[in-house]
Amino acid sequence: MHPLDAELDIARRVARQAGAILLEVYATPFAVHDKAGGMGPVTEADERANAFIVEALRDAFPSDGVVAEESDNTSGASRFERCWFVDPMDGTQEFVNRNGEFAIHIGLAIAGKATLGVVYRPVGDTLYWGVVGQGGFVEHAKGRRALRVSDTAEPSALRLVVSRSHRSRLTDAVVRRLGITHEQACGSVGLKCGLLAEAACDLYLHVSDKSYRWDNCAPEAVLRAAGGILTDLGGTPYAYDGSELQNRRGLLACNAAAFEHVAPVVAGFAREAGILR
Ligand SMILES: Nc1ncnc2c1ncn2[C@@H]1O[C@H](COP(=O)(O)O)[C@@H](OP(=O)(O)O)[C@H]1O
Ligand SMILES: [Mg+2]
Repeated sequence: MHPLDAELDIARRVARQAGAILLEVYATPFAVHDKAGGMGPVTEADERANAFIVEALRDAFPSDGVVAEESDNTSGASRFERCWFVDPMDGTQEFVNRNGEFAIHIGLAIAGKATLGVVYRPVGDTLYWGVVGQGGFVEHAKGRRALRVSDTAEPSALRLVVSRSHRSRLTDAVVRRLGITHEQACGSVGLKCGLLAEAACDLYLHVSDKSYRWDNCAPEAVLRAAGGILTDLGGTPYAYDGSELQNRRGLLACNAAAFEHVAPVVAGFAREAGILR
């Protein structure tokens, strides 16, 4: 028994059940609405899965904080030693585009650090999970495999994964400077970090200031459990202590072997672009 086994079991079960809710809506001609403040699209699926996950976590862990994308998320995560960060559907644009690249994120931060993560892709039934310091797994219908990031250190050999729907010039500049030739697109922060955690890709950049801690808490825990690193574009880790929810300085996810070569290059371009001050 590990100390967080109960949390992991419940988070995995809840993620699968929420996945069934997303698929139920996916099979209908669902409506899409734009959220206020340029926060992107939302559907009935995001809202139903959000309500289900939040209620299940509150029932199971009444003394923990819960911050979720489609809830009132000004609710003061800073008051809790343990706080769950929930994205009921990461990659809503991909759900709308019907390409299957969306995921449920359930992350647990303890003392402000991403500690446990579950990322579930309902289409294809792929579940990533991990606890920092205890390792992680990816589970398909065919079985499960331990997660371990790649050990590629040579920058030009890195396989980059980027958003399918949001492109940036900073990414182009980094690709040119490092001499990267392999690039693929995928929806969802969690699925991109999953690809790194299973060594199918090595580097991920997210350049906007429009992601939030529910986008990266579970992905960061899965990636760190697999030996990888997730920081802002300046190479500094984000705190999940409720002091701030918006990821104003973008995201950099990388295997550990290349991080020291890549991080200064990314930080230099991010500084030039005014993303870091
Ligand atoms: N340029 C941008 N503008 C708005 N939202 C962005 C963005 N880049 C990324 N995001 C957010 O980051 C998440 C992952 O995006 P992507 O799949 O393109 O990598 C999405 O979360 P949600 O789908 O949960 O809203 C999306 O809202
Ligand atoms: Mg999201």
